[in-house]
Amino acid sequence: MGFNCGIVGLPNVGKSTLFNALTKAGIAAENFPFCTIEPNTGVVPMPDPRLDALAAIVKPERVIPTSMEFVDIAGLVAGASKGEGLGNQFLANIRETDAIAHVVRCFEDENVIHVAGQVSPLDDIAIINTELALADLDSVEKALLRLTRQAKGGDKEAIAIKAVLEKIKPALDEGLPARSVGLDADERLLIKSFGFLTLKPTMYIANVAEDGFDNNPRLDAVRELAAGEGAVVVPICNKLEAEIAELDEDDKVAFLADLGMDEPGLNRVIRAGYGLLNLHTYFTAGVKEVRAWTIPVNCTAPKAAAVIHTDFEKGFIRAECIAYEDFIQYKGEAGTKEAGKWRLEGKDYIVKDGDVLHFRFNV
Ligand SMILES: Nc1ncnc2c1ncn2[C@@H]1O[C@H](COP(=O)(O)OP(=O)(O)OP(=O)(O)O)[C@@H](O)[C@H]1O
Ligand SMILES: [Mg+2]
Repeated sequence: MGFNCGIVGLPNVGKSTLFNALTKAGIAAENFPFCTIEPNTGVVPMPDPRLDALAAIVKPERVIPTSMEFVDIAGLVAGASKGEGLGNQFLANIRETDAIAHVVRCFEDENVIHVAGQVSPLDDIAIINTELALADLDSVEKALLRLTRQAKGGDKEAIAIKAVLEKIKPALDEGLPARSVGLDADERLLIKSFGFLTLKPTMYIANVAEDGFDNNPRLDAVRELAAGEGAVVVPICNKLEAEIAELDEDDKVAFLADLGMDEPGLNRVIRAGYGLLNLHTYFTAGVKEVRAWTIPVNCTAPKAAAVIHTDFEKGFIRAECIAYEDFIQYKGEAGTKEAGKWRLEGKDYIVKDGDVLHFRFNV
């Protein structure tokens, strides 16, 4: 299903360190601005303890998690929208992502160069948001020239699109994201093909020092700004996460326990990315495999089936459905049936997070 989340931010704030930890890909993360040139894409498994609980009951041959893609993008500098730094290339890379994880440096370390010479999260965020807004403004202005002509000729669609662009333009003019305008679903659909950067769902990753989770005014500042935008903040120490990711499983458990953590902080990043995209999970649980599948929230059973195979959607008859909690409580399908918790659902059924499904279909 390829949903992806682009990792964006100023140079040298810890984007590749986060990406490496996420993918353990071991690509270059050095104390050197512009270390990343080509975007790197990594498929990251979704941590979901429910899979293990299902597997403990079903005892399948294999267990397959669902995944999300993260893209490590080169650092952005002021002026990128005018071609500074790796400007245009960088912006094109972001345009291709579904959501943005904006990494903000909230750690002090004189050995790590900051492009502006000092660590100031709000200034950093403003630089990035301004560049993204300017890039969108550029697209809006170009499109408006064309649409104005077409609108004069009475083209209904052009008139409708033009109206939406004119609605977001004043915000962009002020360096504010288009998502601050509050477009409705129809308006968003009309301008979807532009791939506006500042319409993408965005979260802030506050990259803190190991001891920077509490009493950190920089983190507080990011939280306050994000609250105003209705955006999620994930505080994390990317450097520590990269170290944790290098450990083998046994050492990892011990090391996390030492730190008083029950899972890597990365899991919060992955889950937040998933949430940002409005995705959730259903399961299939057979003796061959127990598997998690990603679907958009509010997805019907046939659409959910299509994620496995388009034939499942085309030939959809019914979905056999067990809620996750019931599956666990009654220890599998047989127990659930006895308890009267096993259901048959039709084509209008909206699949819920955690549903254990088996599709009946014919082709
Ligand atoms: N939480 C942290 N505390 C201390 N140092 C960190 C932290 N996170 C990252 N670093 C260090 O910051 C430096 C830059 O990290 P990284 O290469 O990940 O940045 P980047 O954002 O990918 O830069 P570029 O835009 O140049 O690709 C590295 O030396 C890394 O170890
Ligand atoms: Mg990098």
